[in-house]
Amino acid sequence: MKIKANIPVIITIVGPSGSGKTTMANIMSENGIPTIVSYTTRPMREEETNGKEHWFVTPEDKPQMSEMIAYTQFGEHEYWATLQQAKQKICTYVIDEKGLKYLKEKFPNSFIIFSVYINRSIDDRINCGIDQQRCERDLNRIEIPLNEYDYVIHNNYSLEEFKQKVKQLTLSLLK
Ligand SMILES: Nc1ncnc2c1ncn2[C@@H]1O[C@H](COP(=O)(O)OP(=O)(O)OP(=O)(O)O)[C@@H](O)[C@H]1O
Repeated sequence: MKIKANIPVIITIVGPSGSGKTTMANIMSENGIPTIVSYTTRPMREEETNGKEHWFVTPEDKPQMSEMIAYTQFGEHEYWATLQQAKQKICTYVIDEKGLKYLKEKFPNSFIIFSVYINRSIDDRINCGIDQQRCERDLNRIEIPLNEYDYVIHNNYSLEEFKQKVKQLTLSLLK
């Protein structure tokens, strides 16, 4: 599988809580595909770093809707990413199903969207410590049939194996 294009490619990473989305984005980033870091009005937590988990900003920093590729409200806080951030040659973006649908509908010609779904069993996810709040968030997700994704990656074995699979996918996308 090869991606050759003059228009920017966004690799969207979708999956339930604890499936390995952040892990996947980090491995791809280490191997040459940067990730879009979204903006949020949520206060930064002690263990977080500005620009790593999110860019922490104020509501006044919010751009016009037309400059955003994704926008969501979670609790009383807002999250978004901008068109400008997606204009790199190729990047990843961790997103939910609703965001993916929006992106595809709103920008059918501006980007090539390569959608990835991470499949990981609920038992494995619970064993890795996903909490109640993250499980409840999953109940609000809409489902997209697996055959509508460009690529489904299974994360049911060791972390090492998952990392290897992601690395291989990254290299094949960059070829
Ligand atoms: N195959 C695996 N074996 C063991 N641990 C794993 C495996 N895959 C991921 N993990 C671990 O599971 C945890 C959750 O992974 P990660 O944060 O990447 O999930 P996520 O999909 O981004 O979750 P969320 O949507 O809730 O932020 C992390 O601690 C990660 O190291």
